[in-house]
Amino acid sequence: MTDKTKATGAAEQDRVLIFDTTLRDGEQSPGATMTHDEKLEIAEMLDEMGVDIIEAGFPIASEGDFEAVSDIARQSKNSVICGLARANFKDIDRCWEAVRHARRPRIHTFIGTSPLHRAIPNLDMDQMAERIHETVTHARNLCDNVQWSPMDATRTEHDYLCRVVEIAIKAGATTINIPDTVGYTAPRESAELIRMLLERVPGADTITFATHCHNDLGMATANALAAVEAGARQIECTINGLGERAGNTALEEVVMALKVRNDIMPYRTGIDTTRIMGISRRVAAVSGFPVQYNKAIVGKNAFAHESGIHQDGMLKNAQTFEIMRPEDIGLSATNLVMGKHSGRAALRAKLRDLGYELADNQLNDVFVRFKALADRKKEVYDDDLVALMTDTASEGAGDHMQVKFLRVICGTEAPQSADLILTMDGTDHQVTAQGDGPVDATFNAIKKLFPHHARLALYQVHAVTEGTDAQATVSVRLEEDGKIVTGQSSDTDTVVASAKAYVSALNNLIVRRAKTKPEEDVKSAS
Ligand SMILES: CC(=O)SCCNC(=O)CCNC(=O)[C@H](O)C(C)(C)COP(=O)(O)OP(=O)(O)OC[C@H]1O[C@@H](n2cnc3c(N)ncnc32)[C@H](O)[C@@H]1OP(=O)(O)O
Ligand SMILES: CC(C)C(=O)C(=O)O
Ligand SMILES: [Mg+2]
Repeated sequence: MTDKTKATGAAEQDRVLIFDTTLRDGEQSPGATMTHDEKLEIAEMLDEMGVDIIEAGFPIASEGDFEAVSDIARQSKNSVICGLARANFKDIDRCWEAVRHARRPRIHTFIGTSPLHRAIPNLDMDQMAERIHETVTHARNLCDNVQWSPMDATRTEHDYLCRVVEIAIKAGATTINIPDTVGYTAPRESAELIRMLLERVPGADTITFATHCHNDLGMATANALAAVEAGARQIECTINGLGERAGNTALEEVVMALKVRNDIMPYRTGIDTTRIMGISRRVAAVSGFPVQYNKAIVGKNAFAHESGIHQDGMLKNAQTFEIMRPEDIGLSATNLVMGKHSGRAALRAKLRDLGYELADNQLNDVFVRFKALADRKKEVYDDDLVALMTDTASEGAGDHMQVKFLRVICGTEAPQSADLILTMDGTDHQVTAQGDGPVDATFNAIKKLFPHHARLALYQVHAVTEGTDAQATVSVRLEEDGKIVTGQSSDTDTVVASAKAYVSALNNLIVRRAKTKPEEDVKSAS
């Protein structure tokens, strides 16, 4: 065993563990809050795609986070389920309470070790070392899988970093994560830091080193890969690079880099890369953070070729301008053009390519919606179908309200007005309302029929495809008593999509109220 490979403590020295923190660090992006059900759904997708460790949340942060981590732990099949905890017994106990339901639980505890971060809890070097010893020991007494992180490791004095890492290992940490908390390091330095720890810290060969990078200078992927080359065997990352400020290392980037350049980076992950596109789309939808067009691997343009020389090359040999196959990340392998003349067989094949496996009755339902959309649009693109599937998933059979009719008068003359019919528990209710713009008028109409105090925390529109007949996908997020619910809908009419998204969020709010106040009449609580 070489010095370089000692760090994994694993039987297979070329295996790199993928630790996904979309649900913890990713969710820390301002505005990226996900609902309980969305977190469970994303966790299931992560588990199924072969993520080794899922950081499901920060259990002490809120009741909602605690419940999400507990439920993800309960539903987990293969992945290790991890929760975050500060360096105190209360956080660690709460974390254990949540993760202990998992088949394979992990406690992740951390404290800032750089001079700037040591000043926050006002601990000197010795006091902090003692705190690390006590808290890691406590965590290890609860759980045999403990990860410890010296936050802001890349700005911590090397001698002190070696000292505290050694303490954490002696106290029983099984993974030592080296975070570049503020995205400050560069690839060579990232590698040297791991190499330095491997060489200097007694016991370093008995644990796994992890790398956790942020993208403030656009180097998160490069820094993570450099750390792996130096001996780290766990990469911490998020889907679409979601995360604090400029984000975290993107899972799809490191995984595909290791796959495509295995000749110079001979390391393996356990990820089924064909699931990348599906989860990328879903995380973008539930977080409300669309993926930029030119994003590596999962951007809309990542496999698009418009210029003549590129198109010519692609037609002669795709490898001229593509270093990976679209199918490898789960992009459509078939070239079926979908439109009003397409049938069920083509729709089923197309949806299968997009990651949706449908039973016959589901296919029939989606087919009706697809035809309705195709009547309004010349061509139905992959993204239109994904939007359609997202709509179908967000509409429940037991929904309290549905939009039946909407007509909006808008233009240069204010105020704008909306005529609306909502079907509420089977009965139609009609109302007219005015507002500052068509969407405001529509939302006011909905509010007249279903008065409530939930705060509109997010209203976001994006065009699914190009062209003036493009569908708009609208996301609405409502907040009531600290609980968050979302709604989403797509339509070629932006105002109709907005109305449906708002109503969908309200339907979810009613369900949420019923869960938290089972004894009350949830309608009169509005
Ligand atoms: C780099 C990272 O990603 S770290 C993770 C960051 N994520 C989050 O903060 C999201 C979740 N956080 C929260 O919900 C809240 O901050 C809570 C519930 C954890 C704490 O809330 P509050 O008790 O109100 O504390 P507040 O957020 O104002 O301040 C943080 C406190 O934690 C302390 N603290 C911060 N990190 C640590 C740590 N690793 N170990 C021990 N204490 C810590 C701070 O010193 C401060 O305590 P003080 O007020 O006694 O000085
Ligand atoms: C909690 C730690 C690992 C973190 O997210 C960071 O330092 O960026
Ligand atoms: Mg982080």
